[in-house]
Parts: sequence; structure tokens; C-alpha cells
Amino acid sequence: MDIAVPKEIKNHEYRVGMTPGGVRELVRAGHRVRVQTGAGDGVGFSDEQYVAAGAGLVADVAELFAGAELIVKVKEPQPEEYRRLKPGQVLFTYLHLAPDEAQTKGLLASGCTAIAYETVTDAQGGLPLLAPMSEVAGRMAVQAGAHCLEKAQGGRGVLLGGVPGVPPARVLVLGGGVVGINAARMAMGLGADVTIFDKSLPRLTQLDAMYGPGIKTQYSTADAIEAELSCADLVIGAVLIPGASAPRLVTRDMLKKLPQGAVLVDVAIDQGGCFETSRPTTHQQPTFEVDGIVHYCVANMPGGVARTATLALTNATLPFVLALANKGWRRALNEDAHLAHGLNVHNGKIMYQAVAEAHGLVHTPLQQALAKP
Ligand SMILES: NC(=O)C1=CN([C@@H]2O[C@H](COP(=O)(O)OP(=O)(O)OC[C@H]3O[C@@H](n4cnc5c(N)ncnc54)[C@H](O)[C@@H]3O)[C@@H](O)[C@H]2O)C=CC1
Ligand SMILES: CC(=O)C(=O)O
Ligand SMILES: [Mg+2]
Repeated sequence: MDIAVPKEIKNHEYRVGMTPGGVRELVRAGHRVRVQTGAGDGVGFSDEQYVAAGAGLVADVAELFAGAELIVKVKEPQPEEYRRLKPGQVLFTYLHLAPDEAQTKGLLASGCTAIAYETVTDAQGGLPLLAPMSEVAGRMAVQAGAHCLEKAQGGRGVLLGGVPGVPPARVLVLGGGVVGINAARMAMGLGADVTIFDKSLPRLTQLDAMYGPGIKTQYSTADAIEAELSCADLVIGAVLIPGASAPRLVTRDMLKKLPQGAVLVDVAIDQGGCFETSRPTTHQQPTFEVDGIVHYCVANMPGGVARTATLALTNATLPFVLALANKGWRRALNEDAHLAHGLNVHNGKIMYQAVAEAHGLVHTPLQQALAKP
């Protein structure tokens, strides 16, 4: 199969969809891999390393896309990328379609087959291709939050761990999944006072068993969240309903409860965000202020630690890329129901229910795409 790895073009996005090590595995399996010149520059993978692994280099992105059967990326395609896609091509990357009407329409119009990393599932009920980036973003959320709490960043001038004689910061983590656990671990490690909210009682029980009295758990309701806001320094948004728009847990009105200079880090921004006042930001300009509250809403947080993130992501994606390349997308999805959950768009149709619901569009059952044409 002809596989293409473009250079990412989103703002300050340096990750790359495949490492030279991954290229070598695919070439050994008999595939042709073409990598855009300079694609790995930002994470320390040179063109020479890709060539040594067996890749061809292509400088012209139009040529790269035109000849590809499978395109492996990191971030959702930007307008100039989805305009290049065509029927018969498979795109394998993060998509986050629920809050992104323009991209959804662009992918539908292209006629391509788009498989989203973030909705591929595993036998344990997890999201194995979202998890590595959620680990990264959860850990970064505390670093970012600690920085934003500094006075010069607009924060209230609070040190997460406090010092002897001065209590630590209060950190609320909304959502106790992969982002939430990693954020909580980092915040606890720095000595903060951490409360984690979730709607899932089994999840809260698990967190309680894992961390004991070092962490407080709360069942997530509007009342419970509102009650905690008045003494919160940092609130991390980490909820997810797979494929769907994030539930809005903190309204603009609720911001009044927070102390001035408190910080909201909305990791869930890529699914639309869980604070009413959130809007996506970039690494270049990561924060803005609403009613005296600092908002950090970077939609590609792991891009900031692109080398760690590329290695973590490609460890998880490589087996699926190999399956798609070796078997072709239809057989690979037919033989792996978890990979099949990644199918979001095929041949001008939405194949993922939560995405169709988010846009008020028709949902086409997966089986229709998986049946032989
Ligand atoms: N901004 C960025 O760069 C990145 C964003 N993300 C995003 O972070 C979000 C969280 O991802 P994961 O932790 O991997 O998901 P996850 O599925 O592991 O965890 C989500 C948790 O939210 C809980 N939840 C759902 N509704 C809730 C509610 N109303 N109140 C409290 N908890 C609720 C679920 O029970 C679950 O435990 C996703 O939107 C993901 O796309 C992930 C990586 C990078
Ligand atoms: C998950 C995601 O959106 C990211 O890693 O950028
Ligand atoms: Mg994102």
C-alpha cells in the first residue's frame, strides 16, 4: 500500500504521524512509505533517518496527497488538507468532529474514508489511541495551570504546593478518566489539595482505592461543582463522552463564584470544552481572561512536548497502521470491532452516531460501510 506522512501544519504543531522506526516496520511488510520533507524536523527525526528507514521523501504536499492510499497524520486536517482528500483514500488521525462543522463538511465532501484515533476502543472500555495524548495533556494541564496562576500571567499569585505555614492551592479536576488521573497525580505530587469529580461511581471508587486519603472524590453534579468553586485556585476540565460535544459543567454565571485570578484549564476543548466561556486557543496565545478568570484552552496541548508526545502516540498507533496497510481498511475493520469504532466518515456519510447527532445529520450504520461494495 502507498502510505503518506505529511508535515503537520496546525499552529505550533511539531508532532509527526510516524517515526523512522514505524516506517521501517511498514517497509519491511512490503509497503511504500512517502514522508513529506522536514516532517520530523521539530521532534529530532531527520529526513536522512526516514530515508535510512526506507521512506521516500516528497517536498510537494500536493504530490504527496495525490499518490496516497493511506494518509497517517496527528491533528485533524486543516482546510487546505481536507480539500486535497478524495474518494478511495483513507485518513487516519485525530478528527474531533463533534465541535467542528467546517471539517465535518469538508470530509463529507471529499468522499474519503476517515478513521479517528479518538474513537477507536479497546476490550477494557478504554480509548487506546486517545489515552497516550490524554496522559500527556493531563500532566501538562498542571504545569500550564501552575504557570497561569503566577501574577504576571494574570493569575492570583498562588503556589500549588504552598509552603510551611501557608496552605496549598485547591485544585478541582472535572472528569476522572485518563486526563483527570494524570492531572490529579501531578497536582498531588506538587502538594496541592485535589478534588476529582466524575459521574461514574465505579471510577470514583477506583480513584479512592488508588490514592486513599491523598485525594477527595465527589460525584459530579452542578450543585457539587458550584459548591467547590468559591475556594478553587485551579479547575481542570477533563470530561469526555466519546465522540460527542463535551458537557458544559461551568456556566458563565458560575464564574462569579471563583476567586479573581483563578485559572481554568479546559483540556476537553477539543470536544468543544466543558466551560461555557471556553474557546480554542493556540500555543502561541494560550490564554484569555473572562470576568477576571484566566482560561487556558489549547486544543493540541501535546504538541507543546512534541517529542515525548510523538513517541507515545506512534507506539499506540503503529499496530493499527500496520493492520490497515496489510489488510486494507475494510478487512481490518471487519476483523477488529474496536478499530471499526474509529470510522467517522465514509464516502460522504457520517458513520459515528455522536458526530451525526452533534451536527443534526443522518447517521449511517457502520455495517453499511463494512459490507463488501
Ligand atoms: N486539549 C488537548 O490537547 C487534549 C485534549 N484531550 C481531551 O481530554 C478529554 C478527556 O479525555 P480522557 O481523559 O482521555 O477521557 P476518558 O474517557 O478517559 O475520561 C473522561 C471521564 O469524564 C467522565 N465524565 C463524563 N461526563 C462527566 C460529567 N458530566 N462530570 C464529570 N465527569 C464526567 C467520564 O466518566 C470519564 O471518567 C477529551 O475531550 C480528550 O479529547 C486529550 C488529549 C489532548
Ligand atoms: C488528542 C488531541 O487532540 C491531541 O493530542 O492534540
Ligand atoms: Mg486536541
